[in-house]
Amino acid sequence: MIKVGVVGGTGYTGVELLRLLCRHPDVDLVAITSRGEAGMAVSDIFPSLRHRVNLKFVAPQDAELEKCDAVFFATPNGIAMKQAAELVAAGVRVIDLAADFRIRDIAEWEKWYGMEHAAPALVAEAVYGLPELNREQIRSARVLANPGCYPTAVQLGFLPLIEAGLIDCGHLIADAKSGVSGAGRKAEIHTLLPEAADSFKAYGVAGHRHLPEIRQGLSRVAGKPVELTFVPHLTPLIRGIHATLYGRLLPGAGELDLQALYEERYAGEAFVDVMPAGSHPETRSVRASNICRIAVHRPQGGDTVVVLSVIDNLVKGAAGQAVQNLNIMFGLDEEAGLDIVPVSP
Ligand SMILES: NC(=O)C1=CN([C@@H]2O[C@H](COP(=O)(O)OP(=O)(O)OC[C@H]3O[C@@H](n4cnc5c(N)ncnc54)[C@H](OP(=O)(O)O)[C@@H]3O)[C@@H](O)[C@H]2O)C=CC1
Ligand SMILES: CC(=O)N[C@@H](CCC(=O)OP(=O)(O)O)C(=O)O
Repeated sequence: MIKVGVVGGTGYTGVELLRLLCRHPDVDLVAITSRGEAGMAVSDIFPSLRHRVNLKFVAPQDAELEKCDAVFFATPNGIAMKQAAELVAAGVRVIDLAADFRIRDIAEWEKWYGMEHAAPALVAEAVYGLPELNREQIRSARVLANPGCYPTAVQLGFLPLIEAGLIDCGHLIADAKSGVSGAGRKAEIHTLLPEAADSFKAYGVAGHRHLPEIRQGLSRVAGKPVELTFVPHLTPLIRGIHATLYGRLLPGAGELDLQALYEERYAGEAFVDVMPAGSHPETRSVRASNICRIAVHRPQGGDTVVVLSVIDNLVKGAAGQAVQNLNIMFGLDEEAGLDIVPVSP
């Protein structure tokens, strides 16, 4: 059994990790941290985990994380980077759900995240954990940068077109909507029910911190800098991301069968479902599951391609993808603990 610790077990992605890991056949949960709830039984705070997780929260400094085989950080940005080096030196493999190890250019990271990076050397060796792109490197990762939620939906949607060199990489557009759980469990005015319900708004149009992450990933695939307009929106959903992606086909590319391109690219991928031609995937169809559902369209047969990509931000956009990465890192069945039928309605 793989001994696993979770730092930040009271947050939305943390409790989602607990939901997935408590029924994982190869995982033994040994430490779950909280600063505020230390000493409390996990199932007293989260009755959904009664008879599944029989641990108490411990304070991060008392968690003996160095005794784990793997530690997930489900913490705000800037926490894992301070503790990862010590854990790695003790032979622990670190999976960070935050953004500390996602951006290779340290100056760029510091600009977007507004703090000094504490572990640049680990950024250089960290592996970006998008399995459908980086599976081989993930296997041996000591530090795993779990992708952001929007970047997962956007990159999976654009990948086949960019890998095949079919679209103009100078003018990509990602129009993405997220449920409110994307903002985390901490108290903030804009996530209060009366503020977020029955309303809909864009934010971060001038620049969102997921922009450099998406640009970095897609540029690597394209082999040249990619220009992207990324506009996130807050929707009155609890879970879910719906990304509508636009690209202009290059001359001659219109002859190709884009549906076949997508189906072939993701054939054999357990967690990417290319829907039948003409589909409109809905966030509900992936709720609580690790699946990304994608549909590719060419409206009126023109040269604009529209890709629809939906995920659950807390699962394929965070905790589920992190468990998928754990499975790959430890040579387990990639689907272990992740065989979940989406909840509907
Ligand atoms: N929500 C989402 O959809 C997604 C989130 N992410 C990323 O995952 C990370 C966690 O997000 P989310 O679960 O939403 O956040 P939450 O705000 O819901 O939870 C944060 C957790 O971190 C703990 N924590 C806060 N500060 C510290 C600290 N200094 N030391 C140790 N633990 C700390 C908190 O617990 P306590 O205060 O009890 O110690 C809490 O359990 C973030 O980096 C986020 O950006 C990534 C993809 C999607
Ligand atoms: C709705 C909402 O607020 N979403 C968050 C993004 C989700 C997130 O937690 O960001 P990471 O994936 O980088 O960790 C935001 O826009 O800041």
